[in-house]
Amino acid sequence: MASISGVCSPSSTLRPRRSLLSSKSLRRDTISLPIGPSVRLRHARPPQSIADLSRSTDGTSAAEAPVEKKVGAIEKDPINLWHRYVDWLYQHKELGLYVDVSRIGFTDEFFERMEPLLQKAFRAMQDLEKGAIANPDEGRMVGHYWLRSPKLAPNSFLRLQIDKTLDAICNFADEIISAKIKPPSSPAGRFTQVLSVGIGGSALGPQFVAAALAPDNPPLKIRFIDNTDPAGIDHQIAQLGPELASTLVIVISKSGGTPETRNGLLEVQKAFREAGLNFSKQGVAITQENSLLDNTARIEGWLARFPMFDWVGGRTSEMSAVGLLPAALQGIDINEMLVGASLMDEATRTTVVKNNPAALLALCWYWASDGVGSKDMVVLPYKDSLLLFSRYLQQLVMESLGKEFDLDGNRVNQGLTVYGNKGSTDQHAYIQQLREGVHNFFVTFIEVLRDRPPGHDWELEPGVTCGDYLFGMLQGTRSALYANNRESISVTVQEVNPRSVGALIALYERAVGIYASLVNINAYHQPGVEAGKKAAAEVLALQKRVLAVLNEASCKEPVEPLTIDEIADRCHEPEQIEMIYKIIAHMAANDRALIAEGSCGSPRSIKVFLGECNVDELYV
Ligand SMILES: O=P(O)(O)OC[C@H]1O[C@H](O)[C@H](O)[C@@H](O)[C@@H]1O
Repeated sequence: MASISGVCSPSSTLRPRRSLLSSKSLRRDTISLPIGPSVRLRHARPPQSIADLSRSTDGTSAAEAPVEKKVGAIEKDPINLWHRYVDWLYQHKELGLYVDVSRIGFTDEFFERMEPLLQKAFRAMQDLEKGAIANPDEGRMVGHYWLRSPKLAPNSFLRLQIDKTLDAICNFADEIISAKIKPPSSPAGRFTQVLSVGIGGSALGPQFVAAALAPDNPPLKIRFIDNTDPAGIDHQIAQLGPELASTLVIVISKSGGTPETRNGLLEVQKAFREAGLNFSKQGVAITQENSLLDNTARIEGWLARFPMFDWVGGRTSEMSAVGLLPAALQGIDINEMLVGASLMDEATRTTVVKNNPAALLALCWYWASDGVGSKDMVVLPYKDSLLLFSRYLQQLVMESLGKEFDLDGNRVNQGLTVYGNKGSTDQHAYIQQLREGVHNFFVTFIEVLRDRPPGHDWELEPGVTCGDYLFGMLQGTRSALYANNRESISVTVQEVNPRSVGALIALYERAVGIYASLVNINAYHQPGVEAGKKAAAEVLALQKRVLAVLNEASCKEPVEPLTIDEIADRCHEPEQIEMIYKIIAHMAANDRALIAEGSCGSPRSIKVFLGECNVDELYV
């Protein structure tokens, strides 16, 4: 039986070694770069209006300005570029992590102009880390940085909560892996699978980390239900087959009331009942204390419950129980993930912009997207195991930055679009457009220096390995894009391991926080998501009314088939007629005892009644 030692050690050992490199020695000599005279200064604040956007800083309007404003900023001389590369290269020696911003064409003037805004962002970040209400709309502290440095938590109660939870995660994972805790009726005599049920921030981190770090033969294999798609859920359960008996089901929801997650849980519980298994002996909840999920788990006597803290947002929860428990169960060294994140946190606290990799990223995002998200960020990891990084970043960046209003209540419609899969695979898909097509993006390359574990490499042609090809493809794409004025950032790590993954997560969490300050928005709420949820609930409420109306008409003697107009009328929802048609079409496609006569192609011709009426049925 695999032991957990080395995977997860007690929280008291979570003390990252001090960087060998002091912040002073991280400082590089400055080589000033010759930048073309035609360079224009960028806005040092996000433009508030289209008029503002269309005016360049020298007072000329967009119509007078050159269409391709950046051409002047793109340095093409190879020796100057090399100087720029050396001058701006950020290196974290202990983490073996580099950030290269040389292929983003920001100017010295822009840098100087951003400096005060960045200093303001650093101060905001310091306040946040000290426990300020950094999420004013929700009146919440923002404490994900404390998870990897509990000593920084603003009070001893929070510190204790973090330490206690980490210890509990380690002990539980240890007992599951070592089969001290067994499933009640599995021939395997131990848990072999994890089924994680959760969505958004309660899924994306664990999915990314599993893909990046799970060993080939983990102590427990993981699979995910992250949607309310019945076919997707059936597929996951079918894939488990008889192993359902040895599956640990972890239900993750900060709020404990997310409908998709609740549905996933109900579907899994049904599968357990049908297999004659006792769900409560195999169920684990990760949620806020006293949430609906927490109460359900407590009342039903589930195997274990772990807390989600009010001051940790879903999209920054990877280093909480949300990410750490699934990781530990797969034999991933969660202590190393925390150390990597903590080291990166330390590095990104410096107020020297050039030495702060998160500030450099935020600066580049601002430059490349004009501080208004005018260009998309394409994230291209050249490593299969990092495939899900862009999907993870999509939520972290877009849910944090995509906001209608700034902190002063001005309508700004901010954001930064993120997409990407992996290189070199994408080279055979959409890189064509990046190189030559619409110029609406900048790229972030994620480079991993170590191709494969030592001792496994071989030359598939004289002097060249398979990994050399991957390297060549990355460098070639970077050069080819740059030659066509397409800007890029490169983030390099030595290898994909728990420490570097922890560091990457921390790097982007901080970059998002800093960028949010630069553009003056609240990065820690998501008011827009509520609108979709509310509308979805209204659709389901309308469906119940439609059913009630149909039931009444179908109970008549003779049955009274109704047109869509009549149903809308009787629901007192004439304006919802299109939605009512969609509800009918969806139910008809799913054998819901509903008979629709007429042609689906001409909605007005349809007449609907229920195959069975139920005089006692209450749909509303
Ligand atoms: O963890 P939960 O409360 O179930 O929330 C899951 C997700 O739901 C929402 O839609 C939020 O926008 C996300 O930020 C969150 O991660």
